[in-house]
Amino acid sequence: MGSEVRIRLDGVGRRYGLRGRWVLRGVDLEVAPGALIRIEGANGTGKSTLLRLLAGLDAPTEGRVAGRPRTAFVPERFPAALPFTAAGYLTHLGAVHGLTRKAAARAADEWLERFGASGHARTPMAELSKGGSQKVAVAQALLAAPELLVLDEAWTGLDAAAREELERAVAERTADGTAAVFVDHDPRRLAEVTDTTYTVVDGALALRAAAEEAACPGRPRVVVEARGPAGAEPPGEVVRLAVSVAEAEGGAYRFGVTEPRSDAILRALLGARPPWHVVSVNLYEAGSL
Ligand SMILES: Nc1ncnc2c1ncn2[C@@H]1O[C@H](COP(=O)(O)OP(=O)(O)OP(=O)(O)O)[C@@H](O)[C@H]1O
Repeated sequence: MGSEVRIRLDGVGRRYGLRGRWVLRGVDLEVAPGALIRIEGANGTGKSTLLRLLAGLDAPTEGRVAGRPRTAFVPERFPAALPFTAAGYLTHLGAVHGLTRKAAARAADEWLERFGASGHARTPMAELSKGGSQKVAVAQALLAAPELLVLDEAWTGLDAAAREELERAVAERTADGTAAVFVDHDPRRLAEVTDTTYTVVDGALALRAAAEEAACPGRPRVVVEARGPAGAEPPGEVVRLAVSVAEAEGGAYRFGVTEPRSDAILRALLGARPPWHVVSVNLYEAGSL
């Protein structure tokens, strides 16, 4: 099922408007067949921008995108106001992807059933709930049997069963050679099967090594909650040391870090200019995060 077509970003930069700030700059990234890549970063750092470039829905301002595997994309917000029923839309797309109408209709039913949405098959897209239309968004991407799957917060709005099903489907596909790149606010999402995590920081991608990632679930984790000056993004050094970065209430951030690095992350927070205020430091046992 997998292909050898791999996508590569070479020195990619993107800014919006002639004098806009660079959202991304000098990004190099290669996505191999079967790779499962997580992209994380604080709000507004450019995660969706990067995913749209990977999906081919946007073009870089500078640099280039080489290779174009057959790509499917689940956007953060799916345009639900389409003149189709859920099953009609999926059947139509299946046909666009080269299936016969009969095979497309069968695939549409199968995916709707897998996501617990059979009851919505005849519902016009415009009348679907947020969760219902998200299920169709996910089904349309999987039905396309893509070589590259790009998922931007695809789990948001799905019920627990559908969230699990989507994790299963992505893990199955990547085991089968499909590459997948995803953004999700839940640090546990696909944590056990993710090959590489990149954090978008200052417009660039900071790599978190797979070995370190794999070593983390079995180890105690220190979670540092800290607050910076209003609107400030976490210092780059802190993001590089952290295993997970999540926004907390009131503009604070929660940084997960392996125990041996906890002193270094505190030093980086307190030594930032201007310094960050450390709200709390807690030790969690493996699996409790
Ligand atoms: N079409 C656009 N026109 C102008 N500015 C844009 C556009 N799309 C994104 N931006 C800006 O680019 C920056 C990065 O946005 P992007 O949506 O890629 O970030 P993100 O990391 O996905 O954010 P979030 O976590 O909030 O979804 C933001 O400052 C945003 O305002």
